[in-house]
Amino acid sequence: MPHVLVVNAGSSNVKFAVFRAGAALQEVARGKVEGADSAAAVLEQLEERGALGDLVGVGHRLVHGGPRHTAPALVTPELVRDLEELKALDPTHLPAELGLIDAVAKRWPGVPQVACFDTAFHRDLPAVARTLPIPRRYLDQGVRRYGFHGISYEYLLAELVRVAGAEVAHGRVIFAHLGSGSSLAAVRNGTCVDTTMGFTPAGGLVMGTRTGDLDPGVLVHLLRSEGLNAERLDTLVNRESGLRGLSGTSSDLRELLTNEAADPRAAEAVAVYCYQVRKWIGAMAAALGGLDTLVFSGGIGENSPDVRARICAGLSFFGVQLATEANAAGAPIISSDIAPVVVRVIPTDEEVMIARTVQRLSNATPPDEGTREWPNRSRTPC
Ligand SMILES: Nc1ncnc2c1ncn2[C@@H]1O[C@H](COP(=O)(O)OP(=O)(O)O)[C@@H](O)[C@H]1O
Ligand SMILES: CC(=O)OP(=O)(O)O
Ligand SMILES: [Mg+2]
Repeated sequence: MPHVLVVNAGSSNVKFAVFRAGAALQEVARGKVEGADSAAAVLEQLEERGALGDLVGVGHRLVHGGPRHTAPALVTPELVRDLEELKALDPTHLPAELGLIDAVAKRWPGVPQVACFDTAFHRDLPAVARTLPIPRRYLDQGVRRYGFHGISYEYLLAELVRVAGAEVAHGRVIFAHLGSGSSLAAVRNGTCVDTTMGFTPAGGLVMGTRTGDLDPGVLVHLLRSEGLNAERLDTLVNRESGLRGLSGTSSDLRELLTNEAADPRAAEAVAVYCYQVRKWIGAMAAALGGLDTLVFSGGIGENSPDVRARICAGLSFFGVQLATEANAAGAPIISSDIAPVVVRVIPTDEEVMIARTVQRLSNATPPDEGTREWPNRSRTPC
């Protein structure tokens, strides 16, 4: 049976999933491991157990596509070379993701791999949202807002169409992907008009270990006062800050919620997180000229009624009013019946979105049952 494997290397773990290819993708296996090396080992185990069936395609999440890669693409040696050059833009994700592409190419040579870019969803950001106010020569070099979590947003938009209809999905929508990395996307007529992350996934909201937006003067101050080099600064803003830096104990929001009664620093970290999400929802609503639908997703957005309530608490002035019981139950709609803004919880699924893309790009449903050959094999797979 033809199967598609999906590998999603995030900042805090690697998720993988196996689907039986076909008109309706059927999930066969799914899991999560810490680190890219463990992921390679798990994939081998899956094959040994026969769980990969006849592997006809592998899809990868690539967080950054840079200025040139604005649509999913078959992985070729040229693409890999290009992405190698982008590594410095996202040291938190890209090196591990490219390592996994290489591991798959070595383990299953000839099986096509597809790269799906988080940045692609944001490719049509208006110039005012995309442009960073630095000298023009840097804009020409591709220094701009890219935006991330796009695979998740694409899935959520498709889900919103499915559960609420195209009219709702094409209204003024804010998607809140709140996980280890957190961001918001402001979407109107199915197109992203602004998003909180910027040139790299370190921007925007405060996150598990990342600062989010920070006065650039802070970085200048640290460079001067502590003589930090680029490597050290990168570790500081990407791995030691955010909830971890504020609490001094953990980047895991659930753990901080458990500890907040006893630990004022944990309480402050949670308060800063909720405040920032609320503040940025206001900014995204302004970018949209109002708000019809707010969608919570990601590990935090899907699972924490408490955090959703704290975020929404200050937003009644523009029509966000939660229904306490529906929110506590994590119902699909958690807003009150009379509130102008409909607030929803939609579980995201980056893996299924990637598998769909693999099928679409490669017609992974083989024309003849039993053949591994795909129709569009003219380009050399990696
Ligand atoms: N029940 C919960 N309550 C609060 N936070 C939760 C809950 N479940 C998961 N989380 C938080 O979700 C975050 C991880 O989100 P997730 O989307 O799985 O991350 P990743 O970006 O690694 O995919 C962690 O901060 C975790 O504590
Ligand atoms: C883009 C990003 O931050 O991804 P993750 O949340 O998986 O770390
Ligand atoms: Mg994630």
